Amino acid sequence: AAEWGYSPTNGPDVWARLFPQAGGARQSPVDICTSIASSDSNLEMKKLTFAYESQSDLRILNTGHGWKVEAPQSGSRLEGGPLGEDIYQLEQFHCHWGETSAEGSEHTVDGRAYAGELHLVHWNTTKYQSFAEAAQHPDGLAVLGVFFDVGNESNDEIEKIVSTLSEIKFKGQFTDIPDVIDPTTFLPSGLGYWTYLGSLTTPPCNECVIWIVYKEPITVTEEQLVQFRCLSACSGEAEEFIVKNYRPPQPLGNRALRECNA
Ligand SMILES: CN[C@@H]1CN(c2cccc(OC)c2)S(=O)(=O)c2sc(S(N)(=O)=O)cc21
Ligand SMILES: [Zn+2]
Repeated sequence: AAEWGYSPTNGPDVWARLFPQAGGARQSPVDICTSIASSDSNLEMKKLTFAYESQSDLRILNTGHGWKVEAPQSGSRLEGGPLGEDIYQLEQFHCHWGETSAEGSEHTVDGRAYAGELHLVHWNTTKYQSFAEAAQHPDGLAVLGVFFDVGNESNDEIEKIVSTLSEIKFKGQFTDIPDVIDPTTFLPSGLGYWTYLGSLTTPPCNECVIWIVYKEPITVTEEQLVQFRCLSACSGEAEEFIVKNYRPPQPLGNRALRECNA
């Protein structure tokens, strides 16, 4: 099948031709309209809790659509909040960015885009036997979204990612991150979030994701984002830089958008 991407000929506007789910009624991302977010009291009751391990030698790869760190963590647990009684386990994390820092996030807040967005992808190990199986069910995945704001302090954890990007310049290349990575350090200090039922934001756009988007952004530097944009979407010498890899907001429709101010 023709390779999907983010250009006018293979981007979000034409994904539904190749991937029918992309035209569904519970697609992601969405614009988070803060005035309609209902602060759902029982979300406060069932506090969202997470426990991650620190891991070294995690594999990072250039997928052609960005970088992705494979972090299958059988010891990790994400539970509570909107996740009912099920336990979700970290599988991978990656991020989305734009050509300039004026754009780049997938979710927007009252129409405002951030400079990028980190996604920590988890799957429901209570109900399903594998990630691939979980991705076929409406409650199969839980993705934590964290916005990037551009500031003067570089983010040390992101720097561990940036320092490997020169080794995975081309699509298909991968390397191991020598540093110890603790996914907890990617999370903001304020743990308030919005949550709604949505989808993968890339093809095949499966409608299998419980989204949890943190309200507070983390800070990265312009230089760190510049390094992301130096990744190549091609495997060969041709240089087509991955300068943008975000899907624009999709209709929320009649979905509930709930918030929890932790
Ligand atoms: C290409 N899609 C990414 C990789 N994955 C993938 C790859 C192959 C098949 C597949 O079918 C389910 C999923 S994934 O499920 O880890 C995710 S999650 C996600 S996001 N932006 O919504 O957080 C993007 C991708
Ligand atoms: Zn993503």
